[in-house]
Amino acid sequence: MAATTPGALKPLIAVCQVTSTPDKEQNFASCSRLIREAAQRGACIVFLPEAFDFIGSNTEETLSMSETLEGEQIHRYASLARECGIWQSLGGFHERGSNWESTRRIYNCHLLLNPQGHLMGTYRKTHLCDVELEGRVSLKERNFTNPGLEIVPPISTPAGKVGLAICYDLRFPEMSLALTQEGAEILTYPSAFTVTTGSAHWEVLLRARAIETQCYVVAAAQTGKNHERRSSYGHSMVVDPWGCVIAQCQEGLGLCYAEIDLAYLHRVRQEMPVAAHRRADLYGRVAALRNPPAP
Ligand SMILES: O=C(O)CNC(=O)[C@H](CS)NC(=O)CCC(=O)C(=O)O
Repeated sequence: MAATTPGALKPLIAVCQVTSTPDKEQNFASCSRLIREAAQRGACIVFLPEAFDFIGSNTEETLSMSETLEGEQIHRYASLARECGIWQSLGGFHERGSNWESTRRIYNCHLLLNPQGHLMGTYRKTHLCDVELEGRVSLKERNFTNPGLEIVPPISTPAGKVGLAICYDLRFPEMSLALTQEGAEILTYPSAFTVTTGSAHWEVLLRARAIETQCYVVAAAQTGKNHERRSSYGHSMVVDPWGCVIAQCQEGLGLCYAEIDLAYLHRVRQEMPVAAHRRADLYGRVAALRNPPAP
């Protein structure tokens, strides 16, 4: 097993941090520059944040700029994959699904492309972010997004088995446990966290998910001013299965890199086998909790 051979080359991953605006051309220029840089540096997979394609300044603009998976945007990323020979996690594409005509809402879709530009996985965000913190944060994702219907099984990549999630999903440990039970070694949370919630919760949540699941956690993030009324927290990072932050982006646009050491992951799991210690016989009532009635 290559992963356990001492001194074996460990796969390098790259995490992108960008400031998407309503300008799709400019966003593609920024992302493609970072992807090329990651490939040149030898990364086998590059992770882009939620809304890497654009952040609209209002609902109408967001809907009008959305595309299908067969559209121009994804074609360009598929060509880039072939040109650079790199895997891409495109974490949160504004997707017009097959029900666009009837719903006039989109999906927040996380795509995984292989170096041939083939779509190896799609996950549509299941936990939508509808949050109102008076005077500070107002997000109404449900106004323009349909919730995804399922969690998808982790996908094999040269860095390990990748479990797909998006941003606000990070707050639901049930999902990270489900993905881990399905074999995930790397959990991905491409995000566009607000500054208010990010400064309070971001790193704590990412490290908690890594410690609980004993997975690598990869979180590419939006940073800076996306438009007049929206700023993002940044702090893209990689956390190892022991909960240690092993890479983090600086302020502004950029990349950070980490080596994935699956032998280390298996050692952590072997030495502290929390998965085997789980008391599934006790959690039934909690796991089966329904949404409480509205106040
Ligand atoms: O709207 C788009 O174009 C892209 N999507 C987003 O920015 C999403 C939904 S509004 N943002 C979040 O989920 C922030 C979560 C967050 O900040 C938290 O959980 O604290």
